[in-house]
Amino acid sequence: MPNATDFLLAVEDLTVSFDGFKAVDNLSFYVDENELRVIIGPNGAGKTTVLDLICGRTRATAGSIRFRGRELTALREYEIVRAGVGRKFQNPSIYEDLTVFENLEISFPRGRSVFGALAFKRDAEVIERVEAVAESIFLADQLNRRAELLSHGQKQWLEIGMLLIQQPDLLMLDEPVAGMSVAERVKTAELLHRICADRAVLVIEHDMKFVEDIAHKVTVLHQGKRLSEGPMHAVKTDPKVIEVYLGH
Ligand SMILES: Nc1ncnc2c1ncn2[C@@H]1O[C@H](COP(=O)(O)OP(=O)(O)OP(=O)(O)O)[C@@H](O)[C@H]1O
Repeated sequence: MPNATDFLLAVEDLTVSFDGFKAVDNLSFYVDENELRVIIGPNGAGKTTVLDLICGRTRATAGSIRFRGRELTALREYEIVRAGVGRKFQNPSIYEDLTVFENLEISFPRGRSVFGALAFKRDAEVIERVEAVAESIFLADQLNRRAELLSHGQKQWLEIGMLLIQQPDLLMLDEPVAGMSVAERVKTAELLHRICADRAVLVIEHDMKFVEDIAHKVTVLHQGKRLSEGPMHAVKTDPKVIEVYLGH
């Protein structure tokens, strides 16, 4: 077995059972720093459950999830966020009646108490970060627009921005391009390439063209187990993968 501390994320022998049904079954995989990993597989393979386990929404029955060497399975969801793991769900959870700026601003990590000149300095820091993130998510010219007026794709980008502003070391995205136009998909691929310069990204995706565009490596799940893993060109010619997934 590889040495877990050599990786940003080491998932080992992970199992979760729901009333005896193993949705994730003795699964191991390892993600490097700055890697863009895509998890693919048929409906019900356990992909979303893997992300739920990593972010602490679902508790593992057995196995370990180490992030920078730290065990996550015992932590609560907010502790996992603070440890540097950000997660975007399939449906955007933005504040529709706030502007793009305000949505990004309220996502800025709080915590330190600030007074007087320090508060002023902090405001400048927040504005600078909001503007930088807005630029990267293609919304620099939409900062004062109410979020409800954005297109579906722009809402997805805004939610990615709300995670980026917290500067996670691992960003997890569940079907980020579902419902997007072709042009929006191209821009999202560009965005993901850019953001993995500073962090690792773990994506669940069904759109194989998009997977080819973004993945450094692909992990194929089937019945909660790892069926295949490697670069997309190798995975897509793997007879086991064609049989259970790509051939359908
Ligand atoms: N909380 C739960 N209780 C019981 N069963 C669950 C629970 N969460 C997931 N499952 C089951 O675990 C299996 C894996 O589900 P999961 O959503 O992880 O699959 P998936 O690969 O993400 O599928 P899809 O591509 O359709 O989103 C499914 O059979 C699902 O019904």
